[in-house]
This record gives sequence, structure tokens and C-alpha cells, in this order.
Amino acid sequence: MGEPAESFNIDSELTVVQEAAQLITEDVDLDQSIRRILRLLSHLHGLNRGRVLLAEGNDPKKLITIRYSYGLTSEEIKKGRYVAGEGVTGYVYKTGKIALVQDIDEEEKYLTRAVFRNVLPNEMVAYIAVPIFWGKKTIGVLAVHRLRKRKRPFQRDITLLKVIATLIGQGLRIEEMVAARTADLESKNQLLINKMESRGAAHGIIGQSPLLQEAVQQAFLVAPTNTNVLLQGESGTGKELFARMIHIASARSGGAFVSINCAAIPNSLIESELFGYERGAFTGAVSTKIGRMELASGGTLFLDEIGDLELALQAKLLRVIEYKTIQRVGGTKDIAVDIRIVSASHKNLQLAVQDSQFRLDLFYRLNVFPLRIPALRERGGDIRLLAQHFLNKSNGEFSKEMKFNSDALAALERYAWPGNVRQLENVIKRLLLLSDSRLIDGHLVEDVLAHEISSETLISHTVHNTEPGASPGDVRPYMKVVSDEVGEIQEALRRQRGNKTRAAMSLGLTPRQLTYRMIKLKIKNE
Ligand SMILES: Nc1ncnc2c1ncn2[C@@H]1O[C@H](COP(=O)(O)OP(=O)(O)OP(=O)(O)O)[C@@H](O)[C@H]1O
Repeated sequence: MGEPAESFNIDSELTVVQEAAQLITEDVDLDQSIRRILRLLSHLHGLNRGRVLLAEGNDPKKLITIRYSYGLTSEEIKKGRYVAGEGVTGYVYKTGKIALVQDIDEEEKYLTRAVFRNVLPNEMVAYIAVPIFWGKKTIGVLAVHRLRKRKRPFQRDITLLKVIATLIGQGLRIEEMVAARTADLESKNQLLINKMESRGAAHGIIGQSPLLQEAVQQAFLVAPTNTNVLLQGESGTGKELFARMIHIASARSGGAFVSINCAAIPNSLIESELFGYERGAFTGAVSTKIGRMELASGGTLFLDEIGDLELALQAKLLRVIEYKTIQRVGGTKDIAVDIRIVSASHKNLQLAVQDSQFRLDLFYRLNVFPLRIPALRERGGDIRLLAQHFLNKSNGEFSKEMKFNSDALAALERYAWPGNVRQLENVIKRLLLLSDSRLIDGHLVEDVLAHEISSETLISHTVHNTEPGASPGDVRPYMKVVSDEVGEIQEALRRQRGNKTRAAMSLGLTPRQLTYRMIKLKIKNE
């Protein structure tokens, strides 16, 4: 690169600053603008091979790379990567101080990494690097070469470069804000379109993916009939939301929606919960209690985790379906009930039937209309919509105004979500609380997801322990067909250092379900 005529009067400095300010504030293409500024610095002031190095978001490795340059080859650009503290450029990035190397051949810290020495003029060459700030934080470095022999004082170059670095910092900030705003508006837009177009959205079911929309359509198809529905899907996929939607969209919506989780209540208590009891039926039954079946009469009974219901109770449930009557525990009177049953299971009930764990006749009665709720990993585009939905929700809850940048949404989309929508909601809350800027970026998302239990472990777990032919979505990961459940729970507790909530999550259980299983299997949390 030829050196320009020596021109260092104040006018040419003002020209550069003025042009730079104009380019940064007016030009939409920041790429072009920064390159033109670097070109001006070279042509008017002999500040050559200008480069702007930037960190990638909140990169924990603090690596900076050349993002914009003038007069560098693509090979040189590729080589220009520095960890914070490395060489002169890394030093400026790490400390936020200015560096002036009067003779690069004499400076030990100068790495000669991006540009080989023989490419530069065969005379004394200087290197100046100034930090680029974003508020008080150093986000990058602006660096140039110049001939040592030029008469222009270094101090003037440094002052000029500091002003230019400030302008570039502002430009980057504006660009980031515009990008975040655009990403934010785009995903809000999508969410609104979804809410307008999807029938499920009126019931809080967010998602546009074909598999989810198909499930929603089927749910609306079956809702007005009196048919029993069996919802199958992994934990946290939204089975309860579907059950409620079916109830509300049915002619029974004036009646109650009563739900019971068969896995969360000990079998010894389920019977009295479902059927109620008469006063004096057992010690402690001081007054008559109406059971959930009676409460659900005229409405819908949601039996969650039906696969966990023990065989004796399965027989009683079958009787209710057949005769449409119940007897309270300790009672003799038949009480007529008019209930529609929507049941749900993460287990493959057909396999449970084969294993004689579930009655075939009851299975047929419940499975009149099977509805499979897809796992989140099968619902690609829905992750963005759901993430935005939960971000809006959490912003309201915590009085914040956080946004995702596009990297954050892409990182959320790459993850396989073994815990499905429930896990996604938890992760979004955590991101909102952990982010120290209003913009949630991809690195923070990756950090938080790295602490989630690996989906591969869960999925391979699922597949290994499933009978051939069963789809992974049908079996909850923690539920092995041949299971060492005690060992598995102990291991999860050990890994989570005794934290039951986290251990439950890693097993795909709710904390209540875990507590119940621990009591049932006599597991102590040591
Ligand atoms: N499509 C969706 N749109 C919005 N929120 C959803 C959706 N699916 C699930 N959720 C939310 O995710 C959480 C888990 O959903 P839900 O309890 O219905 O799942 P589930 O399949 O019944 O889980 P489990 O099998 O563990 O009982 C709830 O907070 C629910 O509101």
C-alpha cells in the first residue's frame, strides 16, 4: 500500500471525523461505513491497514476477531484472532488502555500475527491500537499501522483514532439495537399472527408447527363429541392444556373440569379422592367427602398419568365407565355420574397392556380417540414463538423489558428440549434473571443450556429402554421398562447435590411426583 502525501492539518482531521459521524449515523450498512472510515484514515492520514476487532457477544473465551478492515487480505483477516491479553491487541482489549508501539520490530509483545513483516515497508513501522467501548465495557479494538518516520505527532493520531473508535462504538450499538428490535418485532409479529390464526392460541396453546396444529385440529374435532380421549406425549408437552381445551370446547364446558394426577397421589388415597367417602368409612372420615368423579359429573374428568393407576383401581374405573355410577368408599348407594374422561400418559399404554400392567378392556374404553401431543423437538418453529411468549410473560412478572437477539433465538432452536415446553419456560425465566444486559444473547443461552440435563442422555435412555417398535415420544425417559428406579433417583439426587427440584426436573418428574416416588421406594435424600 502506497503512503499518502503528508497531510496532517486540522482540516483533514475534521473531514475524517465529520464523514465518519455522517456515515455512522446515516448509512444503514455499517459494514460499508466502517470500511469507508478506515479507507479515509489510510488515504488522508497514512493510518494504514485499519482493522476493527470485536468480541462475539459475551464470549466467555474473550476472543476478538477482525470484523472490519481496510487493506488486509482475506488470509490476514482470518489470522487476526486474539484472546484477551494476548499480544498488543489483546492487551488493549483486556485493559481498555491505548497502546502505541513505535517500532514493531523492537516490541516483544507485538505478535506479527495478522500481517507478515515482509509485507510491510522495509523501514521502521509503528502500530497504534485504541479500545472501542460500549458504555464502560471494552467491546473491541481499532488498530492501524503507520510509518514511524512521518512527522505527524503520534498524539494527534491517537486523538483522532479515539474519536473514530467512539463513533464506531456508537454505530455498533445502534446496529445491535436495531437488530434486536427487528428480531423482537419479528417474533412478536409471529406470535400475534399465531394468536389470530390458531384456534389453540385462544386456549393458551402456542405453536404453528404442522404436528401441533394437527393435534389442535383433532382436539377440536373430538371436543364436541362425548368421546373419551387419551392424550399421549412426553412430560411437559402440554397434555393438560389440551385436556382443558377439549373441555372448554365441548358442550360440557358449563360443568367442572376436574383433574387428578394418578402419579402424584399414593394409590391408597386415590380411591377416596376419586370416589369420595361416607362419614365413618374409616378412621379420620369425620364427615362425608364428595369425590372428584362426582364433582366432575356434567363436566370432564382429567386423569393424568393414568398408566400409574394400580390394577384394582383400574377395575373400579372400568365399572364407572360401564355403569355410569359410583359408590363412595364406605357407602352402599349407587350414585349416577355423567362424566367424560380425558386421560393422559407419558407411558406407552399398549406396552403396559402387554406387560399386564394395564387392563386391556379399560385401555379400549379410554383410548376411544387417541391424540398424540408432539414433543417440542418435533415442532421446530414453535420454539421461537414459545420463547417469545414466555419472555413476554416473565417480563410482566418481573417488571423487565428484556429482548432476545437473533443468536439467542437460534441457540434456543438448536437445543433438543428433553423436558419440552415446561423446561423451555423455566430456561426463559432463568435467562431473564441471569442476563446483565437488556439483550439476552446467544452465549448466555448456550451457558444456561449447558447446565441443563443433556437431551441425548435422555433420548438414548428412552430408546434403549423401550420395546422395539415403540416411538421414543411414547415413553418418558426416566421410566424404564426394566427399571432400576431406586438407583436412578439416587443418582439424580446425587448429581443435583440433594436438590429435589432439580433432580425431579432431570428425571422428567414434578417435585411432588418425585417426593411421592421417594416415599414409595423408601429413598432417603442423604
Ligand atoms: N403449546 C403450548 N403453548 C403454551 N404453553 C404451553 C404449551 N404447551 C405446554 N405449555 C405450558 O407448559 C407447561 C407444561 O404443560 P402441561 O402441564 O400441560 O404438560 P403435560 O404434558 O400435562 O405435562 P406432565 O405430563 O408432566 O403432566 C405448562 O405451564 C403449560 O402451560
